[in-house]
Parts: sequence; structure tokens; C-alpha cells
Amino acid sequence: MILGSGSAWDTACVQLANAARHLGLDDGMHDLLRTPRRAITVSVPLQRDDGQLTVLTGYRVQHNLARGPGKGGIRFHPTTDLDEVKALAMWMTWKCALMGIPYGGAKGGIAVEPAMLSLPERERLTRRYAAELVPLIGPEKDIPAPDVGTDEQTMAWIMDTYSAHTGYTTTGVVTGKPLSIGGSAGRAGATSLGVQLSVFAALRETGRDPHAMTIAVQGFGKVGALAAQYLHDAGCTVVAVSDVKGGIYNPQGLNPAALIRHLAGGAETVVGYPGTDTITNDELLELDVDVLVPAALEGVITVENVDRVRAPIIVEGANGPVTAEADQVLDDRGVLVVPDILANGGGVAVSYFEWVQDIQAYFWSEDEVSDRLRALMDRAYREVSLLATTQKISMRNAAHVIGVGRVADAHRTRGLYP
Ligand SMILES: NC(=O)c1ccc[n+]([C@@H]2O[C@H](COP(=O)([O-])OP(=O)(O)OC[C@H]3O[C@@H](n4cnc5c(N)ncnc54)[C@H](O)[C@@H]3O)[C@@H](O)[C@H]2O)c1
Repeated sequence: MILGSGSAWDTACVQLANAARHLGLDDGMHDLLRTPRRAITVSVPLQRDDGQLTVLTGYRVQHNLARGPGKGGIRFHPTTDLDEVKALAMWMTWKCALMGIPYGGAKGGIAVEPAMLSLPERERLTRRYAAELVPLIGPEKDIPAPDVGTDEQTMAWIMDTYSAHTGYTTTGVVTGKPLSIGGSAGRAGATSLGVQLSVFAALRETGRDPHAMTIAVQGFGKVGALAAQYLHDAGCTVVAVSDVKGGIYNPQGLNPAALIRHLAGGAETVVGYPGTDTITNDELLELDVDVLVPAALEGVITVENVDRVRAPIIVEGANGPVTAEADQVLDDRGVLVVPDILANGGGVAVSYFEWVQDIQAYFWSEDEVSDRLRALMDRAYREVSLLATTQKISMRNAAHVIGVGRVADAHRTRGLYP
């Protein structure tokens, strides 16, 4: 195992290097797979509501397009930078290959705190950023989706801006859209359902009874909130959840659906929810639970805190929550880590279904979407688990070996132009 410094890009490169070594890839192919195909930085001028001009920086990285158009979310977060977007785009490449869907990997973002913007400011920012991306994106080129700090309304503005530029309505340019403009049934909960299915697959594999399991979920956003709810509904006891302001804990279990309603009713944070103790995000990661689901940001389990992480199973709702060095420690300790590119692959799987429906202009029922998602997640989990067991490697390495191997194969088969 090769170790790295802890940044998302570094972690992604270490994971690729481990897979490349396992696959016996030569240095040239390894280099080709590491280097982003395109990476652009755009200036995004925003007129604030008070008339002031603020110039923000946006990014879009198309990491690899060998298996199909780029696919990946758009993040609005103050610490977003080019290296982070490159890492997230690389993970999308392996994730799409692992899930068996015909996409390459991409990611985008703007370094901004969306909570500091009014709704009209967010709309202007999104539309200007989308306009800068028009030459790069499209249903056959690169298809954005929501990520941290963006949502289906953001996707609606991007779709509308892109359509205004092309001169006709192009629903397939983004996924994670509202249902009224070509969204898919089941997309909003897809990533979370995939996380729940991954937790249950890991519990089955290790002979544990889901009904006796305690779970902690870091991040109560689009992924974490519904993952907590689905796990609760399926019989697990969700004892702790958190958001950027802190966490809450109740050893008897929380009711995630009631907490979601509490937030929808105007509460700004989970902290202070009646009947719970307040804990920090660090304390949440170190709770004595059966399953830990990090579903916020990357790099939260590091060499600094990994020795205090007690959960025997970690299911990565977030992308890159465990640094490469911490991953090695967890692996040595026998902790079962279901890696991000598998555990949260349900989101991109249903994004793919949404794109297929948009292109065919023919829409499926929620049951059809959910059945296809379950089949896809089940196949991917079984492939990773089988490789990990037969080759005696971690689930992380196995997932990367499959994903990276498929992309390398696509390059070899296509050949190099010119
Ligand atoms: N949205 C998707 O479909 C999707 C799909 C695959 C993977 N992911 C990944 O899942 C993760 C969460 O994405 P999301 O779409 O739910 O974002 P989101 O913006 O909806 O939610 C993020 C949550 O994390 C919390 N948070 C932010 N900073 C934190 C911190 N420092 N400590 C603790 N909590 C913090 C926020 O308060 C919020 O509750 C990201 O890693 C994202 O890349 C998302």
C-alpha cells in the first residue's frame, strides 16, 4: 500500500496507484488514467442584491471520457478548489465504470458559501457559471448533477440556461432535476437508498442482524438525512446524526423523518433537537456504534482520529471521507469499509436512468427505477465483495481495481488518437 499526505487529490492518486499496481498497468497507462482530460477555471462575476460586484471562481473537470460523456455533480462550498474538484472527478470515473454505466467522470464547483447568498443571488451565480460551461457540457458531452450546496433548483437553472443558449429545451443536460422538467422518480432518494442497501449488504456479509444495529450518520444533508431515514425505516437504530453546526445523540434512537420535518419547518440545524444530547462532529465519528456512515465531506477520518474510530463497519455516503493513510490503519485493524465509489453509487445510477428517460422522452414508475437501482447496486456489491475475498484485498482496493480496470480496457480497445 502506498501512503499519501491526506488531501482529496492525494488520496485519490494513492487509491489509483494501488489499483494500477494490482492490475500491473504500465507507467504510461497509469499516467493517462491519473491526468484529467480537461480542467477549466472560470471567473463568475456576481452582482449582489446591494449592487456590489463580487467575482467568484468556478471549476469543471472532465477527468476521463473513455467510456462515455462526463458525469458528476456541482458543488458550492467555500473550500472548493481545483485539486478537490480533480479528485472528485477522478472518483466519478471509477464509480461510473464500477456501476457499469456508460459515462466518464467529471465534477464541478464554485468556491462560495451558498448560505450567504439570497435566492436571486444564487440564481444569477448559477446561470452565469452555467453560461461559462455551455461549450463544455451537454447530454452527449458532460452531464452535471447536484452535490454539496446545490439542489434540484440549481439543476433547473442550469438546464434552462443551457436550453436558452442552444435554442431548444434540452432536459438531458443535467440530472437531479425536478420531476416537472424531466426529473426521474426516485432520484432524490437514490444515493441514500444505495447507502442503505450497502449497509445491509455489509451486515449480511458479516452475519449481523440489522435490527440489533446502532448507526451514526455524519452530515444530515441530501444524502445523510434520507440514508438515516431509510436505515431507521428498515429496522436499525440511528443513535446520532450531525450537520456543519454539530451533532445530536440519543442512545435509544432518533426518528430521522421527524427530524427532517423539524428542519423543513425552519430549524437551521439538528443541534438542539428535543430529547437529544449535543455532541461534536469529532465525537460522532468516535461513537461506539455498529455502523458509521460519513455523509458530509472528504477527509474527516485521518491519521489524527482513526485510532479513536470504533465502528467495525464504515459505509461511505460521502466521497473520500477516509484519507489514504487512515484507510490503511482501518484495513490493518480489520474494519470493513464499504468504499464511496460503491456505497454512494446509487445516485449516479439513477442519474443515468434519468438521462436515459430524458433522451427517450419516456418515463418510468418509481418501482421500475427502484428495482433497477437495487439490481445494479446488488451486482456491483457482489462483484467487489467477490474480488476482495478471492484476492484478499480491501473492498476499497477491489472497487478501484474493477473501476480502473474497465477504464484502462476502454482506452486499450479504442486505441490512441492520432
Ligand atoms: N447528492 C448526491 O446525490 C451525492 C451522490 C454521491 C455522493 N455524494 C456525496 O455525499 C456527500 C454529501 O453530499 P450532499 O449532496 O448530501 O450535500 P448537502 O449539501 O446536501 O449536505 C451536506 C451535509 O453535510 C454537513 N456538513 C458540511 N460540512 C460539514 C462538516 N465540516 N462536518 C459535518 N457536517 C458537515 C452539512 O451541514 C449538510 O448537513 C458529499 O461528499 C457528496 O460528494 C452526494
